[in-house]
Order: sequence, then structure tokens, then C-alpha cells
Amino acid sequence: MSNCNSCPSNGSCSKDKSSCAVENNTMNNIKNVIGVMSGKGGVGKSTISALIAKNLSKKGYKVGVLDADITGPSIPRLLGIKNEKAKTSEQFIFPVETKDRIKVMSLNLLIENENEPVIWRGAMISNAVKQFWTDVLWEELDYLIIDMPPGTGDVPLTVMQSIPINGIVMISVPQDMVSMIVSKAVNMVRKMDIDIIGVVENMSYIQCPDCNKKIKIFDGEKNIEFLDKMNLNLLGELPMISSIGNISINGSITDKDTEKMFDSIVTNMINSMKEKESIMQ
Ligand SMILES: Nc1ncnc2c1ncn2[C@@H]1O[C@H](COP(=O)(O)OP(=O)(O)OP(=O)(O)O)[C@@H](O)[C@H]1O
Repeated sequence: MSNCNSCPSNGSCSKDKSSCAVENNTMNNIKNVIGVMSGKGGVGKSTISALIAKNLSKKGYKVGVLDADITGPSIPRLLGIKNEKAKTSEQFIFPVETKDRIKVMSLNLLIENENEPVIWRGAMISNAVKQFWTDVLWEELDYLIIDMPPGTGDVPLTVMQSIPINGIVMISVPQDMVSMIVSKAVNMVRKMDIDIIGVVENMSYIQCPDCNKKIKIFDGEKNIEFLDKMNLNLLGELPMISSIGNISINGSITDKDTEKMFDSIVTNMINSMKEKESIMQ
């Protein structure tokens, strides 16, 4: 199945073919693969992966989400899939499609009871992620969003080695931004020769519901210095707000201001990818 012609990185890849560990499924034609990553857990990586997919789909793109967070799979719930299960044949695994036509693959769509924990060793988890790339029939997609496992361990490494990721969106919270945790994740991605599209600063501030004053809980200035030093592009900031925290219940961001902010983050992401693509050509 290994085939450079069907690889989303074809044309922008500097790897020697013999050292490439990526197996592509020739039945799929995926134009862009975006990994959503964070240095540590709980910062909003899955929530933002789901929201990026929804926004891209609303913009008219064909979108898929691969939930590579095998031991903490929250993508189906965030995208409103409650009871559906993925079907399989001898050759393929078929993704479940949401109401807004987003194709989704997650371990929770393959197991009987979503409350059962996945008590697997690292190698099994890595194999499941690889299969989500090689065996799932994604067909034609403009964007495949990968909700990466948190941190810089074995599974994120396997994802980066076995899936041709075009770029990473790094999620951080302001307190973390200046810490070595984000630096570690950024350096790992760069060592793997993968582009960092930019950073989304989540839970950046809260807003007073009465006077609309923005309240920054953490000191933000050092974050700008940090981004500069690391040569990172800030795609945007998001408040800590119930309309983001409740998307699995409401199905989408319910207030216009936050929706606008999110829309501009996704537009920045698309433009940044296009810019880098045109530089490489
Ligand atoms: N901007 C936000 N405002 C309010 N709540 C948020 C926001 N972003 C994320 N949350 C909430 O924070 C919690 C953690 O989010 P999420 O599960 O997306 O993080 P994660 O980084 O993917 O975690 P994990 O490492 O467990 O996969 C969730 O309860 C989510 O609803």
C-alpha cells in the first residue's frame, strides 16, 4: 500500500523513500493532514480538534477526524456521535459520518461499551493509530484533523512517523506557554521535520458577563516573548467560556463573538498552510 503518489506530503517531503515508514491507502485521497497537539493533557486539544473540523466543514471543505487519543477518546461525543458504531469489512474500516458530514474514526466507535477502559500496552495503541490511517476508508478529504495523544511519548512519536502530517496546531494555556513543556513538544515536532502551523492559546482569559471586561488570569506578556523566541505563529486566543466547554451538549459554539474568534483562527490556519505551500513550490 506504500505509495508516494497517494501521500498528502507528496511534493513537500524531503524524506528518503527507503527510510519512510508511512503506508498509504491508495483508495484514499487526502489533501491536508493536520495534527492537533499539546505538551500536556487537559488544555483543550480534543475540543479544539472538533471545533476546527466543524468550522472547516461549515466553510465547505470535506473533513475527517482521526481520534489518535486512543486511551482518552472524546472526539465522538464532542462531534455529537452517541450511539453509532463503525462498520468493518475484511479490507476496510468505515468511518462514522456526523450530521454535518464529518467522517470520524475513534476507538470508541469500535468497542461495544464506551465506558470500558482501554488497558493496552504502547505497541497495541500505536498499531491502532496506524490502522486508522491505513485501513480506514476516508476516500476524498480536503482536511484530516488528527487529535493527537497528549505529551511527547511513544504514541505521538508513532503518529508522526506513520502518518504524513503536513502541519501541527499546538494548543497551550497561557500558564504553560512559557514552560519547558511546550518547548519540548515544539522541539519534538521540529526534530521530526514537521511544520508547526501555529499556536492556539486556549483559556486565555475569562470575560465578565456583566461588564464584558476581559480578565487575564495569567501574565500574558511573557507569552509573546516566548512565541518570538521559538519562532512560532499565534493563530489566536480563546477565552475560557461555557459555549466552548459545552459543545458536546450544544453541538456548536453558541455565542457570536467566540464563533467569530474561532472562525478567524481557522482562516489563519488555512492561510498559513497555503503560504508555506507556495514557498515550497
Ligand atoms: N475554551 C474553553 N472554555 C471552557 N472550557 C473548555 C475550553 N477548552 C476546553 N474546555 C474544557 O476543558 C476540558 C478539557 O478539554 P479537552 O478534553 O478538549 O482537553 P484535552 O487537551 O484534549 O485533554 P486530554 O489530554 O484528556 O485529551 C473539557 O472539559 C473541555 O470542555
